[in-house]
Amino acid sequence: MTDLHMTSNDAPTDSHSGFVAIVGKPNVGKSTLLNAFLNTKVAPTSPRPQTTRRGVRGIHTTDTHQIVFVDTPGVHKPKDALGKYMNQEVHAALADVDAILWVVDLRHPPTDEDNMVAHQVRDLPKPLFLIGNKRDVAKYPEEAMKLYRGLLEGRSGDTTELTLSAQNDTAAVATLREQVMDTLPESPFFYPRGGASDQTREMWAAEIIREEAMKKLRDELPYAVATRVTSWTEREDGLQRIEGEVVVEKNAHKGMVIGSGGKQLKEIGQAARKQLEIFLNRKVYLGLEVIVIPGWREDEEALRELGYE
Ligand SMILES: Nc1nc2c(ncn2[C@@H]2O[C@H](COP(=O)(O)OP(=O)(O)OP(=O)(O)O)[C@@H](O)[C@H]2O)c(=O)[nH]1
Repeated sequence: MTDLHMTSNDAPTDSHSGFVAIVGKPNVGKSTLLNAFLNTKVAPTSPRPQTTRRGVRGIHTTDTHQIVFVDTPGVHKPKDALGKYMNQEVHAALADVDAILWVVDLRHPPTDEDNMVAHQVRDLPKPLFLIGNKRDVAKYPEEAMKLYRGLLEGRSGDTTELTLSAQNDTAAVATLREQVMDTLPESPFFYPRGGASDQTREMWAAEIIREEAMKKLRDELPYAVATRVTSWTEREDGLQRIEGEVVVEKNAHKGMVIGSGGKQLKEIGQAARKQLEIFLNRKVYLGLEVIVIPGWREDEEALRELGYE
């Protein structure tokens, strides 16, 4: 089933492609840097199945390279067992990317939170970029950088250092992006380039909703969920209104998808909406309903209706 919504891979044979995380404590300029990296609007085409591992925040594609910027949970000081668990999650997420960009604020010396991030990234054997941001307003950028560098002492992997202003320094951001691309492994693109796709936008959106549903329901209902988009309207104020259905096989499954008080369906909807907004580059309203089509997986007509031809 996962293959049904795959689009052809249109990357050149010698392409390089990979996942990159931007980490750092709050307010250092991670989002500003990400926005500065992304000069391309991503057309609504379907991701390849591998990309379900986590939220994609944006993609930069050239003729030969593709950087997929991904979300990682925030790093913070563990106050309790939950905090500790969250930091383990960060560690697992970072272990799964191809390169890490650690952003620090050059206006200030490192804090405990920076130390936490350093601790998370120091021993990972993958390309690391230490990015001193807000150089335009830093009084002692070199001194600050020295202190941040010190937090990585003893690291054995590749570290690239640079200082810049994510907000104003277009040339430095472009150079950094080139450097990041140079570290990516040889691999086909994870997302098709541009708009080349044989999918309709409804099929594409349905697949994103299905991926988010599968992530949330992984342990409960593997493979018994299909999705379809029933309405797609662009409002005059720019809002994209999408209505969709999550299809299950049995009445008993309906409640499992909806969750207590509708919580689970709401979470699926929110996660899918975020992805849709990134790709469509506009605000999205997503309405989801759960419906039952008994035994849809065995029913050819139902399969056709759900787009599995
Ligand atoms: N002067 C200056 N300000 C910057 C620069 N980069 C980011 N900022 C500002 O720093 C503030 C925080 O930037 P964000 O990009 O939201 O930081 P963030 O790390 O994504 O923050 P969280 O989402 O809280 O983790 C914003 O007010 C930005 O405008 C820079 O290069 N120079």
